[in-house]
Amino acid sequence: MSITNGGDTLRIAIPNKGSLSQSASDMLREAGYKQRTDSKQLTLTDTDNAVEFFYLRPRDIALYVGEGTLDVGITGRDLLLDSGAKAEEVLPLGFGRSRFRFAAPAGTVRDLDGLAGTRIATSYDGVVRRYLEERGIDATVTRLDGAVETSVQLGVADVIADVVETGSTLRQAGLEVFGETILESEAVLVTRAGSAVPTGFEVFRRRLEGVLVARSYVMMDYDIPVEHVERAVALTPGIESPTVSPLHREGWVAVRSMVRRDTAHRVMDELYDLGARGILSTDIHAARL
Ligand SMILES: Nc1ncnc2c1ncn2[C@@H]1O[C@H](COP(=O)(O)OP(=O)(O)OP(=O)(O)O)[C@@H](O)[C@H]1O
Ligand SMILES: O=P(O)(O)OC[C@H]1O[C@H](OP(=O)(O)OP(=O)(O)O)[C@H](O)[C@@H]1O
Ligand SMILES: [Mg+2]
Repeated sequence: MSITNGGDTLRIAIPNKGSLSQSASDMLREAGYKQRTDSKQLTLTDTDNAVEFFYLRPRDIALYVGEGTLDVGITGRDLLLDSGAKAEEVLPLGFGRSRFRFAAPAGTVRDLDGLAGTRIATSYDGVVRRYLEERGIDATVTRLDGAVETSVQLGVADVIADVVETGSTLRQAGLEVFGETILESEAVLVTRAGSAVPTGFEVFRRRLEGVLVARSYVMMDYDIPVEHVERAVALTPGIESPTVSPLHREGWVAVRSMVRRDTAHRVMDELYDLGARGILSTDIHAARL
């Protein structure tokens, strides 16, 4: 890939509004980057970190990155796939999770076989057309910008294909999902497909990975009689290997290890049962693995 910005500044596209915008900014702030304070601001240069942020519609982000105009972007996996842009997912970011599903009024269309000949409304026509094509289903796809659920009630479509998070919008519209989940989406980091790594990208990626680790792990410390240490470290193997340090108290050691946050309380209970004491779990603020 040619360096399009002619310098060493990494040019990053991030959502300016919508479901992903706030979480993307929060994550970048946690990774040590400057973020805008005014939601109308279009760009922001963080000179200390040699990056420049462009606040764009999430739907357009894969296109800018695919064209090489911008080096890297944060968008939804569903939007990336829908765009058909030459951009590729390099890191899932763990927020903005949703499922993309077909739905219809209760008791009308119940499965994929029932889709043939229907009118399907969606904002993701690229994803839907490909899905139908791969399965040889012949249906009419209409692209709408939003509020897709209402199109059925208004007689514009028989079926919708849309983002489902809690399912409350579907319920309100009297629609029920059917068929398998078309795709599972979340916010993802994208770069231009098949291109050389842009200057500064590895640092940027490592910082975001650091945030993911800090969010999903805690640091656990405990003291344990030396005869139980093998069983204890089997419970807390950490990412590399736990640190085991001598204690002044004869026959005891101190152990420090990273533990997945969602298992931390269960692990603490099990460590206690093994004879560990002084078991502490603390948040990790930043990490580079
Ligand atoms: N509840 C949700 N509604 C819509 N999109 C969601 C939701 N949860 C996660 N997402 C993800 O957000 C992205 C959609 O971005 P978009 O900017 O269209 O959000 P939006 O909330 O629909 O905003 P807007 O409707 O104002 O354009 C997709 O990747 C989608 O999977
Ligand atoms: O399952 P739920 O939690 O109800 O969320 C899903 C709904 O949220 C989004 O709509 P949005 O508010 O973005 O409006 P839009 O359709 O105009 O984009 C999406 O398009 C669904 O309609
Ligand atoms: Mg929307």
